[in-house]
Amino acid sequence: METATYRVIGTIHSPFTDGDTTPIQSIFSEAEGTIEVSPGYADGLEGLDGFSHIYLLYHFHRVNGFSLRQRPFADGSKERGIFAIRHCNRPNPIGISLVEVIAVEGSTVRVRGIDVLDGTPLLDIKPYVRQFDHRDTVRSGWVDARRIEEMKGRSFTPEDLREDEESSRT
Ligand SMILES: C[S@@+](CC[C@H](N)C(=O)[O-])C[C@H]1O[C@@H](n2cnc3c(N)ncnc32)[C@H](O)[C@@H]1O
Repeated sequence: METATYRVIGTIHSPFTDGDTTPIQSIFSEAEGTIEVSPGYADGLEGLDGFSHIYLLYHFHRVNGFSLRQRPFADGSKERGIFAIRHCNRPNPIGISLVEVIAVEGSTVRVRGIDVLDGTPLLDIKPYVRQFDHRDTVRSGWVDARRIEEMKGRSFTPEDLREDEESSRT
């Protein structure tokens, strides 16, 4: 099977050390984080201070395995295909977050709206470009049936999942 390897270009620091209490998406997070870009890649930050928002691409380093069907955190009513949701247990555990830039200071980028664990390995940074990335008319599958207020918290907890597993065994 074909594989690809990537360079880790830095580390994402956040206030979160427990996955169960980390925001499920950056849109629901006011938390600030710092992106420490490794010295060998810091020159690539030139010009980034002109952008209000950036995409962070990173490795979900604390996941164990994957499943092609998962219940999304934002709607635990039903399992859905992993490529139709944003769950971290994916064949390639790559995450993406759109965050606001507070400041670029040397090899450090301070951001707001972080939804990842402290110490997450950074794979890439890309600027959010309204002219490239914005679409006026979109469909968002199962998410369209959910109200934004309902999705701020997790719709189920790890404890709920354990209870479901136990009851399906009995
Ligand atoms: C649902 S994922 C979505 C993240 C990202 N915005 C995306 O769409 O790819 C967010 C959750 O992933 C988990 N998570 C965050 N950082 C992680 C890491 N480094 N390793 C494992 N799980 C992580 C936390 O439970 C967090 O609430």
